[in-house]
Amino acid sequence: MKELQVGLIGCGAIGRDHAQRIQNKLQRAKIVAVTDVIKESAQKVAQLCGCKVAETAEDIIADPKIDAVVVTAWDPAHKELVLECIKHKKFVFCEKPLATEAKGAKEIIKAEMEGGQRLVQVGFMRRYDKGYRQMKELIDAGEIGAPLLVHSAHRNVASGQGVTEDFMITQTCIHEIDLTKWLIQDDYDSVRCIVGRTSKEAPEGLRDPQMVMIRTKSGICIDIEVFLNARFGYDIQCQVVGENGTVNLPDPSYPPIRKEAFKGTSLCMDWSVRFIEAYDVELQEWIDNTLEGITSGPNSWDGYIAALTADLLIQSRDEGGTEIKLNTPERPVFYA
Ligand SMILES: NC(=O)C1=CN([C@@H]2O[C@H](COP(=O)(O)OP(=O)(O)OC[C@H]3O[C@@H](n4cnc5c(N)ncnc54)[C@H](O)[C@@H]3O)[C@@H](O)[C@H]2O)C=CC1
Ligand SMILES: O=C1[C@H](O)[C@H](O)[C@@H](O)[C@H](O)[C@H]1O
Repeated sequence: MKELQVGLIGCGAIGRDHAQRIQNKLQRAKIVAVTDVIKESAQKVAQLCGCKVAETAEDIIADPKIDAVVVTAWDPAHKELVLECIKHKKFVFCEKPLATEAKGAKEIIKAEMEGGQRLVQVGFMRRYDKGYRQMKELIDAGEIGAPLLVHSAHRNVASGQGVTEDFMITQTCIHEIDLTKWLIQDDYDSVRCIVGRTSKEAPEGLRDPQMVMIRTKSGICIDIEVFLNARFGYDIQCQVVGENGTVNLPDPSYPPIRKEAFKGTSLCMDWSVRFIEAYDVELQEWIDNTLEGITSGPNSWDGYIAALTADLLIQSRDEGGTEIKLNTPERPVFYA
């Protein structure tokens, strides 16, 4: 059975996780080379995976012995790396976001369509999460009637230094921007982003939380709380309100404990734990499809629409929270 020879670019937090996941857990693929602009990071992951360190990303992408590429570099590097993969006709799994702005994603779409073959999968892994899939099944089956409202919260424990207000939308909220469209199967019509009182836990100069509101073409109203310094846990919430009822994203389950007059459960504190199965499912599907020479799952068009939505949310926030129409272009047949 052929084994997919994978090169990985970006050996930070998720690059290390994905490299080990592919090497030690998933089937029919192996990591043969890794690289990072910080050589020590690449060396650490190469040691963990028993593979070589490539000098540059180009060395990985141009290597004829490498079938496919995983991009886990930081957001601003995604566009150029994906374009290079398309130039070399290499299948590529690019962690979200596809690009930090819509114009970058459009360049990718242009290159992919000119090349005549879909090569890109975007790492919107919430679509592979069991809880979200259970929600979608119930909604699609009409269990709660027509969706009317969606309430979401994306809460991190701490943002760390260097995170910007734009990153809160393009890197963090981008999950809900992609996921919600997929969950309720409706396109976006207009967007708003407002900021109110900032938590004292936020770093100086970062207005946190931010509040996103999106109205869909059929009038469904979506609100998304993006709160990077929630402190109490890594807390992802989603509730869809329909005409006949509601459905919630199940919380991860931990055993309830009772001690010293206390009863309760612990909370998840980290994204890598909260969605560990979803990462496995999305990457195994990517491996299987790539071995067949096909792509499925979130593609460059999904990455573009998410980036376009994020651009307009940032514009709305910077204009004081105005409602901005999102004239979503028709999805090309190439990306059907
Ligand atoms: N799907 C998900 O739930 C998650 C996705 N991510 C995404 O994964 C990417 C990486 O995130 P983290 O691992 O948290 O960041 P990180 O900062 O820990 O790692 C990024 C690594 O990429 C390297 N790098 C940056 N530019 C590069 C280039 N041009 N060539 C080679 N290496 C380069 C950096 O030196 C760093 O080691 C981001 O795009 C982020 O949005 C991150 C966490 C979770
Ligand atoms: O993709 C991710 C993670 O899934 C976290 O939820 C976010 O908070 C983080 O910013 C982002 O990189």
